[in-house]
Amino acid sequence: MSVLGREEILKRITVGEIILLGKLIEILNDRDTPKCVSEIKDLRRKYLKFYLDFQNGHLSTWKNITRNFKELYEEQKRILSSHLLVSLSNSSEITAVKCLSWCRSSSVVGVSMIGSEVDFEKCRINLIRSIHHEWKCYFAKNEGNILPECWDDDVYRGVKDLINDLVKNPLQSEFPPDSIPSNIPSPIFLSNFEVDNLGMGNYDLSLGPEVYVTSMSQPKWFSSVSETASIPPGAFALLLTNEYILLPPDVYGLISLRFSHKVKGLTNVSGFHIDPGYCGRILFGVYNAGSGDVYLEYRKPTFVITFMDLGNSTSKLMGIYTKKSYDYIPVEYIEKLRGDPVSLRELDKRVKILETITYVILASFVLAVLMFALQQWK
Ligand SMILES: Nc1ccn([C@H]2C[C@H](O)[C@@H](COP(=O)(O)OP(=O)(O)OP(=O)(O)O)O2)c(=O)n1
Repeated sequence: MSVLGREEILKRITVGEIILLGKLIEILNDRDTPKCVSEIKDLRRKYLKFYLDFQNGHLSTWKNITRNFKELYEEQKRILSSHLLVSLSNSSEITAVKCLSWCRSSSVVGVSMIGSEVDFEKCRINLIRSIHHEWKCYFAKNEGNILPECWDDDVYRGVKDLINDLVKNPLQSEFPPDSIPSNIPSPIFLSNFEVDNLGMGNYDLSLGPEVYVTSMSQPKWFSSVSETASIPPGAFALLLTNEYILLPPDVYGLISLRFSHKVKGLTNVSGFHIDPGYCGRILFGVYNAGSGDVYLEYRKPTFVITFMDLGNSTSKLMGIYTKKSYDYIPVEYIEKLRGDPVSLRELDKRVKILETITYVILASFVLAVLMFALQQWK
């Protein structure tokens, strides 16, 4: 098991983006939408070229790599958003209308963004979910009847097929065979990806659209980027990531809070790992053990994830996680947690008040006894 470095993470994210574009092309082709498809195919070709250059070491510096990736990602945003937005103003543009209605048909909850960004990220989340759905069906179908010697072929076929169909085949049809790497890593899917949030061996995840602090009666939904939520001392809070994540079977995630929040007294009490195959937002339970309010800002890097490459064959026995995942904060968690904060500081204050009351009563009692004794003596 080894930690994925930033280059390896970005390569896997790139493979993920290529797969997402391939899926979109498949869906739009089904719907007979050639104009939209030709632009997206063109973009995919640029992503494939970027992947080859990156993998073959032709992009010399990290700055160069990230600049190239950012340009592609921005272009992707622009192309998809413009197709989606055109449909709003031009109803005769059947391509965009279909594209938009498909993207909007989802039940993605908790996306609190504006205009084109909503459609762009919704579209990506939908695609990520459809891939996850395929994997789940694949693994469910194969569960229980896989021979140990077939792990590699069977358990991984769902992912391998995806890589072969949507990455290797387009690479082979567009680029010289000797430039194509023999081993393409499995993809990491992340919505709202920001290349600047990549660390040397981790990725900073941002605060999502919904926050629940135990002192509140209802969860808070952010509506604009600069909004904050405060967690008072002694309060417990549930926080969601802005990113929607899907991990492949050979990648395991370790999650934590960023040090800049920990140092204020915020502690992560909700568990520390993301299973291969997990698909959703990540839900954090945190406790403010510090002495002051901790402020968290919507869509600002708040958490951190480290990706572990499971790599070897024994780890492949793990399969993928197929149980619950989070789109929003579950109501039952809110009901269980609601209540007043109990902080050490608050308790200290209350003990001090009790001490003062006790001293006053004691002093009054001693004074009364003294006065009584004085009267008797007279
Ligand atoms: N802070 C966390 C910890 C975990 N998870 C997600 C990712 C994990 O892959 C999944 C399951 O984690 P656990 O196995 O620790 O959780 P449970 O044991 O409660 O769930 P299950 O019974 O589904 O395994 O939940 C999350 O969103 N936020």
